[in-house]
Amino acid sequence: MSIASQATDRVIIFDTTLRDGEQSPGATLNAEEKLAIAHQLALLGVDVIEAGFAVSSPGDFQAVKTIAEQVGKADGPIICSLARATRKDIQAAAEALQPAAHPRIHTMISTSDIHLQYQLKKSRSEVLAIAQEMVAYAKSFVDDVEFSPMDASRTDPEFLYQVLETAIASGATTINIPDTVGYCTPKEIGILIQGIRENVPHIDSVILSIHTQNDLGLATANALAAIEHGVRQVECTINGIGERAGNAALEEIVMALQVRKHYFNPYFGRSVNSDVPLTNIKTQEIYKTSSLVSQLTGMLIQPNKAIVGANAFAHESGIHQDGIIKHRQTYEIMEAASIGLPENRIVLGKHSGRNAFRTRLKELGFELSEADLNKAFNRFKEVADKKKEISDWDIEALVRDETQNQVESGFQLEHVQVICGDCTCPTATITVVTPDGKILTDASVGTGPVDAVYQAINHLVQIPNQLIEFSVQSVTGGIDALGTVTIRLAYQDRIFSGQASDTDIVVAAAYAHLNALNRLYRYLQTQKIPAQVSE
Ligand SMILES: CC(=O)SCCNC(=O)CCNC(=O)[C@H](O)C(C)(C)COP(=O)(O)OP(=O)(O)OC[C@H]1O[C@@H](n2cnc3c(N)ncnc32)[C@H](O)[C@@H]1OP(=O)(O)O
Ligand SMILES: CC(C)C(=O)C(=O)O
Ligand SMILES: [Mg+2]
Repeated sequence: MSIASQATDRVIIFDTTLRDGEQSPGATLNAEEKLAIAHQLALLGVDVIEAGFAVSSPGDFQAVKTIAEQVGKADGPIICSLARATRKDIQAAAEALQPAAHPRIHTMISTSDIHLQYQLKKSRSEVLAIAQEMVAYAKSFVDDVEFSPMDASRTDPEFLYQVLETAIASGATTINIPDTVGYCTPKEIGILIQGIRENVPHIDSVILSIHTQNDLGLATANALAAIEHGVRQVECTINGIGERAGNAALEEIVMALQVRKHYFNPYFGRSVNSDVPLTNIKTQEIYKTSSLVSQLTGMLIQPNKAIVGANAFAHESGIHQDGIIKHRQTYEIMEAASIGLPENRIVLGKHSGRNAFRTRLKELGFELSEADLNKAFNRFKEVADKKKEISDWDIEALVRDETQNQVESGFQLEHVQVICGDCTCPTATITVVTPDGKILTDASVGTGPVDAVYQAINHLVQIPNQLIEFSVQSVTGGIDALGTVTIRLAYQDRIFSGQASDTDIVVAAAYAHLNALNRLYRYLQTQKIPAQVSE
């Protein structure tokens, strides 16, 4: 059964974290990281995973193929690849998607005059012919074909209707309307969708989809407005990452549909009070997915980010706290538990044992192997010696450090020591173990302690790189808080990120730098470029 005939009584969640999300400057993911995110997206319950743009690089082709093989099972989500409206792109998408039980080719071509004139240098009639031919070509490989008229919101409506009619006649099963440059307001999106529904023959035989960008901060509002006007698929990303200012955030769309279901129900022909969810998303997996994506892309989440920001469920002011204590709903429209953040029932500290630690991890959604659990527990005890109370945020940072942040092969940090002060030249002494087991030590001076650490590690590891971003985020409040350091390094035209947490931010910086360098080291290995190690 095609998806068009399945699901118009709910919203199909099309996740494009691994395609548009990965277009966020600096958020490049390798195939292994993409696979880890795809597995988590499947657990989250997304209907479609846009796994990449197969033709764009051999690495992305492989990532789409591996996700198709390992996540695109019969009972799993649809796996999709983007393709320009060219034979080469469509062939690459079809080949990479071959192992998927439910493959989808998403082909697109610009339709606005500004894109036609300056980018494609083609006439309207040429674009119309290309759309017709390429949708039919995609259809020769798979049943499920999505078509996007790029820059739809700035396209002459009459021409847009014509292109969409042609795409449907050629076999498209989903028609996606992109507000490519994030230009529309919610009211305009409503008018655009209504116009399409009223003027495109057979539009009701396909799934109508919306793709919003966040240039004016309106991506979520625009997507919700489109839903009110009959759209039944939303394209979105975890944490709203994506090209420029990003895309509509999955967690915002899903929680808006969940928390305000009584408002949205009538748009789905349901009775106002129906409690049947409007998406298939397991909302309790949202927080974990958000953390994983932030971790692997190196894109930090702003504390006041809706749904998943550190402050989203925090109450600071007395009047609010008083209200919450008396009756939670005075200042909360949803519970932290609904996105997978449990209430803090057991206080963990230096006297806690493995059982309490394991139980808390389970509640936070982490299932660790015995070996990973032991590593994380040892780190927990070290931190508990320095910090009075360990919060869920601390535990999560530690576990991510011990499991997701560690790049298996590469250099290991053995020792870091820093001397600094107002009358001293900041000096770092670093010891690392090389991939082939040599123990190397070096000392360097820098403009500050972090710079000294950076110089000393670079001197030992000898991999050319440029530090383009260094940021520190406090995991919780207080003087004894864990700090998470994010580092981004550039090597030629590629960017590699690393993250680490510690109560000492200089130590966290050393680990984060080495984690980023290890990603770069592995990349050099795949390119067969030798890394020189100082003797
Ligand atoms: C709105 C969006 O998010 S669209 C998706 C954007 N994502 C990306 O671009 C990421 C991946 N992209 C890439 O890796 C590369 O751009 C590639 C592999 C796709 C193409 O690389 P190149 O062949 O070197 O082309 P380049 O990127 O310089 O220019 C794009 C070309 O595609 C053409 N093009 C753009 N969109 C389309 C389309 N939908 N259908 C057909 N051709 C298109 C452009 O006109 C240009 O052609 P030209 O070189 O004849 O002028
Ligand atoms: C490829 C399309 C859907 C896109 O990302 C956009 O137009 O923003
Ligand atoms: Mg986009």
